[in-house]
Amino acid sequence: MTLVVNDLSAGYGQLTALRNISFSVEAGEILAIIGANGAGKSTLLKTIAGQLKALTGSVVLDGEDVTALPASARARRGVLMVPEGRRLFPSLTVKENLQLGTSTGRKGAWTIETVCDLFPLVAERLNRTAGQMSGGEQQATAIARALVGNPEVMMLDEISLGLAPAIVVEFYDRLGEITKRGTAVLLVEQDVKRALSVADQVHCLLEGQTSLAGRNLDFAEIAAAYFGTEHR
Ligand SMILES: Nc1ncnc2c1ncn2[C@@H]1O[C@H](COP(=O)(O)OP(=O)(O)OP(=O)(O)O)[C@@H](O)[C@H]1O
Repeated sequence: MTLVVNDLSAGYGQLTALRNISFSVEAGEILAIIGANGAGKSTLLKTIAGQLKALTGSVVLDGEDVTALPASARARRGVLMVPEGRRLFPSLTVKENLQLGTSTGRKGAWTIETVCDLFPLVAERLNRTAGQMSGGEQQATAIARALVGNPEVMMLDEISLGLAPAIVVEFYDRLGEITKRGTAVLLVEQDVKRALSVADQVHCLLEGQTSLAGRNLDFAEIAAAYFGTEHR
């Protein structure tokens, strides 16, 4: 599997929030997308997922140009997002939320049973109403809901936000289990050091544009790209 993003731009009304972004990711890789508030990270994920229309450029999955496809058709091809704020159905149980995740119709390693092995937090609460759970339990459920769709590309938008550090460490520990089955992960994370600890490649955004991208970058370089300052 290869995901190629080529010259992608997107925005909201008059505002172009993302300009001319290009990268490619292979199966099992983690790409960290880094940038300050408002840099365009969520906009990039939403455009890849098909929730926002591309103004220029393309999203190509395994040689197929999916740019014109709606989000539902991209999900059936394995492009799945864990959105910021989780967006679970609060009045449904955890199990019902997971069942909705299987609606991609994609078969693979991940089932309700295997995601429960990965996240004991979820396993113990299958019959709880999602809205009654803690932030960490909800986030685990949101990740599990994407996983049961057996993604080729899983996009995680700030999964650490507002969670206890111990829970965040647990999520990051699980990423290896996910990528080793071939899923590529696009990771938006405010904690740059944490993102770098797992990333194979990094893409820094500054005001909607690429300020730095590549592999094996050093932290000082990335910090400069993040803040838009000169790197010496
Ligand atoms: N629904 C929207 N309508 C109008 N403008 C929006 C909308 N969502 C985001 N924007 C604007 O687009 C730009 C990029 O926002 P985006 O949410 O992609 O940034 P981000 O890097 O994900 O930041 P954050 O860390 O704050 O989520 C910002 O200027 C933001 O104000």
